[in-house]
Amino acid sequence: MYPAYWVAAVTVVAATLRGSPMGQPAAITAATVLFVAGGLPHGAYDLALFRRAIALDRYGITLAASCYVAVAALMAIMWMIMPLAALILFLAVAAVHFGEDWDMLDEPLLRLAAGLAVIAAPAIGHRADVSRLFVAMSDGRATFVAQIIVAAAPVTLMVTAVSIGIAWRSGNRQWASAMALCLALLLILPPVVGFALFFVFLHSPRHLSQARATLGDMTPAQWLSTGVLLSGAAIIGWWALQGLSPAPMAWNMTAQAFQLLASVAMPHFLLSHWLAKRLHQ
Ligand SMILES: CC1=C(/C=C/C(C)=C/C=C/C(C)=C/C=O)C(C)(C)CCC1
Ligand SMILES: [Fe+2]
Repeated sequence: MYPAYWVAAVTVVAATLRGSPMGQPAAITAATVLFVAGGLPHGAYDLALFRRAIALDRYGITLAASCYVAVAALMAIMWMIMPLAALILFLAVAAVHFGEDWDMLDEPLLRLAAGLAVIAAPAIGHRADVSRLFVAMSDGRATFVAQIIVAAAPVTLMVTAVSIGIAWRSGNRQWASAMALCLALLLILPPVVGFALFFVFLHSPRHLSQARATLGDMTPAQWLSTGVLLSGAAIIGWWALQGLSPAPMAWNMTAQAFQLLASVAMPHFLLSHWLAKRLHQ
């Protein structure tokens, strides 16, 4: 499992040891492009999965797709008119959603801590960078959000160390060791690089392999075009909404990429949460 993750992790560790400037703008831009191109498509199959879960007619699927787009658009508008609330909502949803990767943990609080650890590790390892990104996505009050996460980080990470032990002993050794290394790298590497590694090589592949298994009757061409077209539509939709905004945001590519991700993450979270619950019934 996760062979690409190990290759990617070894590559960034080797690059760091060789003294490659991973915190430079070029590396951050590359990591941003990577997490958008490699991470965004994992939500592209949500509606196809939904259609599979409850047999929908044409009308039903149009309605579901409209709701999906509406929730994402509401979140995008929220970034424009109440960015602090949007940031807090985004981080809370992300912690729950990343916690769902830990399905071997029975205790919801342990899953939540493990999801939060992905945010807490870069926040405590690179306080200034994370704070600056939060402010770029929101406003000056976001430094306070970063401070709260830093304060919660030690407990979050210690609890997650215990969860890694539980995962290991329950036979999920690949996941336990992959996450142990990933959290260490999230602490050490520049935040966007560490996040890209987690998001593209650990979180997304879990969704993608589950989706591929469920949607086995899609041809490779259908599968690829769904991923490319819907991800592209999300990026274009984001740009279009930006253009309509009365007060356009300052241009910070990484901050905008996270805001786009957050916008599509809302319906993605609601749908995948619902699907996972249905599956475990
Ligand atoms: C903004 C930001 C961070 C948080 C990113 C999050 C929370 C992403 C969530 C994505 C989701 C929920 C995708 C769904 O599939 C980090 C990593 C602390 C690094 C600094 C900047
Ligand atoms: Fe996801």
